[in-house]
Amino acid sequence: MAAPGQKVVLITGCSSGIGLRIAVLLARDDARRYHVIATMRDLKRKEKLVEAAGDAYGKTLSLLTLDVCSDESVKQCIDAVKDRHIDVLINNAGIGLVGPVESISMDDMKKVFETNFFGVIRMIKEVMPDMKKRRGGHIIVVSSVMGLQGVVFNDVYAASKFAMEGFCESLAVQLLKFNVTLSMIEPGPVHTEFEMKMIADVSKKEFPGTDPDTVNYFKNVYLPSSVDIFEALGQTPDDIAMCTKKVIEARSPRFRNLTNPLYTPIVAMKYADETGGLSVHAFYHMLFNMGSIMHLSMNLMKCLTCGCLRRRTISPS
Ligand SMILES: NC(=O)C1=CN([C@@H]2O[C@H](COP(=O)(O)OP(=O)(O)OC[C@H]3O[C@@H](n4cnc5c(N)ncnc54)[C@H](OP(=O)(O)O)[C@@H]3O)[C@@H](O)[C@H]2O)C=CC1
Ligand SMILES: CC1=C(/C=C/C(C)=C/C=C/C(C)=C/C=O)C(C)(C)CCC1
Repeated sequence: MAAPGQKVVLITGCSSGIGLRIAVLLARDDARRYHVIATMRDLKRKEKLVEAAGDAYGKTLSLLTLDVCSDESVKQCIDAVKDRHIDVLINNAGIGLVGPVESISMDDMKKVFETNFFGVIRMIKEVMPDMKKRRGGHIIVVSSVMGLQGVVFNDVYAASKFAMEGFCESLAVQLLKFNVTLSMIEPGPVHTEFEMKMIADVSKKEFPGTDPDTVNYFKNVYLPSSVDIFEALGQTPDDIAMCTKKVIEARSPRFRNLTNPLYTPIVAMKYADETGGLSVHAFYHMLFNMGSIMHLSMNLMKCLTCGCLRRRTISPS
């Protein structure tokens, strides 16, 4: 149970990745300012979190079951919180989906929206009325840079995050009247199970109903570039947890929070040209004309930072 003066923070999707690291960072706060309720849909997956939380587990960290896709599970979970009092709700649970649209079943697409979009709305509907009544609270949504800028072959995932951005942009205005804050966290690529799940999922697929050219662009052009982008721009889940903690602790939290400054120019391009042509053509060029150059230059950058090239070119043989 939360001690007097502690903020109650409820987080979804804490079995791995970003949710797990946010839960641990807040529960291990030196000043013990938070009581974290870390939730996951299957408590059998709690071990990694419990181990990382160390002695905070059972003190500033407690666990509850929660599946964001189930009305019943969401209600049961929030009812189990003392007085249903949540100061900070962190909507983190989410799933990815990549591949040619033709090859993806409607059911798989709906699952992405059910989790990433309706899952967040289900949580907000359950928690927001109490926050409005209390005239206080902070709702955080882990969105994505793909909520602001689409990425080729991520059509449905990007759409689910765009939908969330539109929903939250609209809701934030009303909530301000009730002293409830809404903030978006917008990471670029982050090294978590998300990336592994995507690679594992793609390697099993046959791409039914997709023409050979598209399969070739996806497998041999997009996927290698995507791996490069993860390697070059990828952040750790701890980076995102620290950014989220700063947003919670800010006196006047920002609505949008891009976590990766390397991604800022990509998003800025969209606002620089209202016709949208600049982004579409720049992405086309980056992917189809510069893919191999990007691959080479990223490897060159890696070699320069690891020092092997410098040693080979500078040291006398
Ligand atoms: N990794 C990345 O590159 C980026 C990720 N994001 C976003 O960050 C968030 C966290 O992802 P990340 O940590 O990377 O990925 P992970 O796959 O490591 O974590 C996702 C978490 O969501 C949980 N989850 C999935 N479905 C449900 C559900 N129905 N109910 C409750 N929990 C569920 C998973 O639980 P389970 O173990 O049960 O599957 C898991 O704990 C997502 O919203 C994602 O879209 C944003 C930008 C980049
Ligand atoms: C391939 C490719 C790109 C890939 C970007 C990727 C792969 C971003 C991944 C973001 C993630 C995983 C967000 C999660 O929410 C760019 C940079 C658009 C430039 C054009 C070529």
